[in-house]
Amino acid sequence: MNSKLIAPSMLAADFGNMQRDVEMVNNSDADWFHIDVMDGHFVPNISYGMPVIQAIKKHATKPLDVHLMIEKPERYIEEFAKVGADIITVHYESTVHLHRTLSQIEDAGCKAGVVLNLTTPVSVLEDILPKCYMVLLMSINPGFGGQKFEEMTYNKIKKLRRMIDEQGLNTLIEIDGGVTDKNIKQLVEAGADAFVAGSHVFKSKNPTQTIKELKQLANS
Ligand SMILES: O=C(CO)[C@H](O)[C@H](O)COP(=O)(O)O
Repeated sequence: MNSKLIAPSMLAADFGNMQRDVEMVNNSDADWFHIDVMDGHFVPNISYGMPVIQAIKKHATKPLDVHLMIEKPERYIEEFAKVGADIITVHYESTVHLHRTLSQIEDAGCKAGVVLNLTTPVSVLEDILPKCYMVLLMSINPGFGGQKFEEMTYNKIKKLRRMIDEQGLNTLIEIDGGVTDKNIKQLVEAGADAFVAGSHVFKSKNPTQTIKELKQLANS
Protein backbone atom coordinates (compact mmCIF):
# COMPACT_ATOMS: atom_id res chain seq x y z
CA MET A 1 0.00 0.00 0.00
CA ASN A 2 1.28 3.46 -0.91
CA SER A 3 1.84 5.91 1.90
CA LYS A 4 -1.13 8.22 2.51
CA LEU A 5 -0.37 11.90 2.04
CA ILE A 6 -1.05 14.92 4.25
CA ALA A 7 -1.33 18.40 2.73
CA PRO A 8 -1.77 21.22 5.28
CA SER A 9 -3.90 24.01 3.80
CA MET A 10 -2.02 27.30 3.97
CA LEU A 11 -5.38 29.11 3.89
CA ALA A 12 -5.50 28.48 7.64
CA ALA A 13 -1.90 29.61 8.27
CA ASP A 14 -1.05 32.90 9.96
CA PHE A 15 -0.43 35.18 6.96
CA GLY A 16 1.58 37.54 9.16
CA ASN A 17 3.92 34.68 10.02
CA MET A 18 3.89 32.83 6.73
CA GLN A 19 7.60 31.97 6.71
CA ARG A 20 7.30 30.48 10.21
CA ASP A 21 4.33 28.37 9.13
CA VAL A 22 6.08 27.25 5.92
CA GLU A 23 9.09 26.14 8.01
CA MET A 24 6.74 24.27 10.35
CA VAL A 25 5.33 22.30 7.39
CA ASN A 26 8.87 21.74 6.02
CA ASN A 27 9.94 20.22 9.33
CA SER A 28 6.79 18.15 9.83
CA ASP A 29 5.54 14.80 8.51
CA ALA A 30 3.46 16.62 5.87
CA ASP A 31 3.93 15.68 2.23
CA TRP A 32 2.68 18.71 0.30
CA PHE A 33 1.67 22.33 0.81
CA HIS A 34 -1.98 22.82 -0.18
CA ILE A 35 -2.53 26.28 -1.67
CA ASP A 36 -6.10 27.55 -2.20
CA VAL A 37 -6.55 30.24 -4.84
CA MET A 38 -9.98 31.94 -4.76
CA ASP A 39 -11.17 34.67 -7.11
CA GLY A 40 -14.40 35.94 -5.54
CA HIS A 41 -16.36 34.71 -8.57
CA PHE A 42 -16.14 30.94 -8.68
CA VAL A 43 -16.31 30.95 -4.88
CA PRO A 44 -17.56 33.76 -2.63
CA ASN A 45 -14.15 34.52 -1.15
CA ILE A 46 -10.81 35.96 -2.28
CA SER A 47 -7.61 34.41 -0.92
CA TYR A 48 -4.24 35.06 -2.57
CA GLY A 49 -2.48 34.73 -5.90
CA MET A 50 0.89 34.49 -7.59
CA PRO A 51 3.06 36.75 -5.35
CA VAL A 52 2.09 34.81 -2.22
CA ILE A 53 2.69 31.46 -3.92
CA GLN A 54 6.08 32.70 -5.10
CA ALA A 55 6.93 33.72 -1.54
CA ILE A 56 5.88 30.31 -0.16
CA LYS A 57 7.87 28.55 -2.89
CA LYS A 58 11.03 30.44 -1.88
CA HIS A 59 11.03 28.66 1.50
CA ALA A 60 9.10 25.44 0.82
CA THR A 61 11.02 22.17 0.60
CA LYS A 62 7.93 20.12 -0.36
CA PRO A 63 5.72 20.19 -3.46
CA LEU A 64 3.04 22.86 -3.85
CA ASP A 65 -0.42 21.42 -4.50
CA VAL A 66 -2.28 24.40 -5.99
CA HIS A 67 -6.10 24.24 -5.99
CA LEU A 68 -7.60 26.82 -8.33
CA MET A 69 -11.06 27.95 -7.29
CA ILE A 70 -11.26 30.46 -10.13
CA GLU A 71 -13.37 30.91 -13.25
CA LYS A 72 -11.68 30.00 -16.53
CA PRO A 73 -8.43 28.79 -14.89
CA GLU A 74 -6.95 28.22 -18.37
CA ARG A 75 -6.13 31.96 -18.40
CA TYR A 76 -3.52 31.59 -15.66
CA ILE A 77 -2.00 28.09 -15.80
CA GLU A 78 1.43 29.15 -17.12
CA GLU A 79 1.71 31.89 -14.48
CA PHE A 80 0.94 29.48 -11.64
CA ALA A 81 3.51 27.05 -13.02
CA LYS A 82 6.06 29.84 -13.25
CA VAL A 83 5.69 30.85 -9.59
CA GLY A 84 6.27 27.29 -8.43
CA ALA A 85 3.15 25.11 -8.56
CA ASP A 86 4.01 21.40 -8.77
CA ILE A 87 0.46 20.06 -8.92
CA ILE A 88 -2.38 22.17 -10.33
CA THR A 89 -6.00 21.14 -9.86
CA VAL A 90 -8.88 22.85 -11.65
CA HIS A 91 -12.59 22.52 -11.00
CA TYR A 92 -14.61 20.47 -13.44
CA GLU A 93 -17.27 23.19 -13.06
CA SER A 94 -14.90 26.06 -13.93
CA THR A 95 -13.53 25.22 -17.36
CA VAL A 96 -15.40 24.32 -20.56
CA HIS A 97 -12.64 22.36 -22.30
CA LEU A 98 -11.31 20.29 -19.41
CA HIS A 99 -9.10 18.05 -21.56
CA ARG A 100 -7.39 21.07 -23.08
CA THR A 101 -6.87 22.68 -19.68
CA LEU A 102 -5.29 19.49 -18.27
CA SER A 103 -2.96 19.36 -21.31
CA GLN A 104 -2.04 22.97 -20.65
CA ILE A 105 -1.09 22.08 -17.05
CA GLU A 106 1.03 19.13 -18.25
CA ASP A 107 2.70 21.26 -20.93
CA ALA A 108 3.56 23.80 -18.23
CA GLY A 109 5.49 21.01 -16.45
CA CYS A 110 3.02 20.32 -13.64
CA LYS A 111 0.93 17.34 -12.56
CA ALA A 112 -2.70 17.85 -13.50
CA GLY A 113 -5.80 17.17 -11.42
CA VAL A 114 -9.54 17.77 -11.44
CA VAL A 115 -11.65 18.97 -8.52
CA LEU A 116 -15.34 18.16 -8.06
CA ASN A 117 -17.75 20.28 -6.07
CA LEU A 118 -19.71 18.49 -3.39
CA THR A 119 -22.74 17.71 -5.57
CA THR A 120 -20.98 17.01 -8.86
CA PRO A 121 -21.16 13.23 -9.40
CA VAL A 122 -17.91 11.32 -9.91
CA SER A 123 -19.42 9.74 -13.05
CA VAL A 124 -18.56 12.90 -15.04
CA LEU A 125 -14.88 11.85 -14.78
CA GLU A 126 -15.25 8.46 -16.47
CA ASP A 127 -13.55 9.45 -19.74
CA ILE A 128 -11.03 11.97 -18.41
CA LEU A 129 -9.69 9.80 -15.54
CA PRO A 130 -6.64 8.45 -17.44
CA LYS A 131 -5.42 12.04 -17.80
CA CYS A 132 -5.78 12.84 -14.08
CA TYR A 133 -2.77 12.56 -11.77
CA MET A 134 -5.27 13.26 -9.02
CA VAL A 135 -8.96 13.88 -8.37
CA LEU A 136 -9.74 16.25 -5.51
CA LEU A 137 -13.17 15.68 -3.97
CA MET A 138 -14.54 18.65 -2.06
CA SER A 139 -16.09 17.48 1.19
CA ILE A 140 -17.53 20.96 1.86
CA ASN A 141 -18.83 23.77 -0.34
CA PRO A 142 -15.57 25.45 -1.42
CA GLY A 143 -14.66 28.99 -0.40
CA PHE A 144 -13.95 28.88 3.31
CA GLY A 145 -11.95 26.85 5.78
CA GLY A 146 -13.36 25.60 9.06
CA GLN A 147 -16.57 24.07 7.70
CA LYS A 148 -18.19 20.78 8.69
CA PHE A 149 -17.28 17.68 6.70
CA GLU A 150 -20.20 16.40 4.57
CA GLU A 151 -20.90 12.68 5.05
CA MET A 152 -21.98 12.16 1.41
CA THR A 153 -18.27 12.25 0.57
CA TYR A 154 -17.71 8.63 1.69
CA ASN A 155 -19.93 7.26 -1.06
CA LYS A 156 -18.30 9.47 -3.67
CA ILE A 157 -14.86 8.18 -2.65
CA LYS A 158 -16.00 4.56 -2.89
CA LYS A 159 -17.49 5.10 -6.35
CA LEU A 160 -14.42 6.93 -7.59
CA ARG A 161 -12.08 4.27 -6.15
CA ARG A 162 -14.07 1.63 -8.07
CA MET A 163 -13.79 3.64 -11.32
CA ILE A 164 -10.03 4.11 -10.88
CA ASP A 165 -9.46 0.42 -10.11
CA GLU A 166 -11.67 -0.75 -12.98
CA GLN A 167 -9.59 1.33 -15.39
CA GLY A 168 -6.34 0.07 -13.84
CA LEU A 169 -5.12 3.59 -13.04
CA ASN A 170 -2.94 5.10 -10.30
CA THR A 171 -4.94 8.32 -10.03
CA LEU A 172 -4.83 9.71 -6.48
CA ILE A 173 -7.97 10.67 -4.57
CA GLU A 174 -7.54 13.76 -2.40
CA ILE A 175 -10.14 15.00 0.12
CA ASP A 176 -10.55 18.65 1.06
CA GLY A 177 -12.75 20.15 3.76
CA GLY A 178 -13.35 19.30 7.40
CA VAL A 179 -10.67 16.60 7.57
CA THR A 180 -9.72 15.79 11.18
CA ASP A 181 -8.35 12.99 13.36
CA LYS A 182 -11.98 11.83 13.76
CA ASN A 183 -12.67 11.05 10.09
CA ILE A 184 -9.30 10.46 8.39
CA LYS A 185 -9.26 6.72 9.08
CA GLN A 186 -12.74 6.24 7.62
CA LEU A 187 -11.71 8.28 4.58
CA VAL A 188 -8.73 5.97 4.05
CA GLU A 189 -11.01 2.94 4.38
CA ALA A 190 -13.33 4.40 1.72
CA GLY A 191 -10.34 4.63 -0.64
CA ALA A 192 -8.79 8.10 -0.34
CA ASP A 193 -5.02 8.71 -0.69
CA ALA A 194 -4.34 12.34 0.22
CA PHE A 195 -5.84 14.69 2.81
CA VAL A 196 -6.01 18.46 2.99
CA ALA A 197 -6.24 19.76 6.54
CA GLY A 198 -6.44 23.46 7.37
CA SER A 199 -8.14 24.43 10.61
CA HIS A 200 -7.50 21.10 12.30
CA VAL A 201 -3.75 21.63 11.86
CA PHE A 202 -3.25 25.38 12.19
CA LYS A 203 -5.78 26.02 14.98
CA SER A 204 -4.30 23.23 17.09
CA LYS A 205 -1.91 23.86 19.99
CA ASN A 206 0.89 21.95 18.31
CA PRO A 207 0.51 21.87 14.48
CA THR A 208 3.62 19.71 13.99
CA GLN A 209 2.25 17.08 16.37
CA THR A 210 -1.23 17.29 14.78
CA ILE A 211 0.26 16.60 11.33
CA LYS A 212 2.20 13.67 12.79
CA GLU A 213 -1.00 12.22 14.29
CA LEU A 214 -2.92 12.61 11.00
CA LYS A 215 -0.10 10.94 9.11
CA GLN A 216 0.03 8.05 11.60
CA LEU A 217 -3.75 7.57 11.61
CA ALA A 218 -3.92 7.60 7.83
CA ASN A 219 -1.14 5.03 7.56
CA SER A 220 -2.10 2.75 10.46
O1 LIG B 1 -10.45 24.44 -0.23
C1 LIG B 1 -10.64 24.88 0.87
C2 LIG B 1 -11.76 25.83 1.10
O2 LIG B 1 -12.47 25.96 -0.07
C3 LIG B 1 -9.72 24.52 2.02
O3 LIG B 1 -8.58 23.86 1.56
C4 LIG B 1 -10.45 23.68 3.01
O4 LIG B 1 -11.54 24.37 3.50
C5 LIG B 1 -9.55 23.21 4.13
O5 LIG B 1 -9.89 23.81 5.29
P1 LIG B 1 -10.42 23.03 6.57
O6 LIG B 1 -9.49 21.88 6.79
O7 LIG B 1 -10.36 24.09 7.62
O8 LIG B 1 -11.82 22.57 6.28
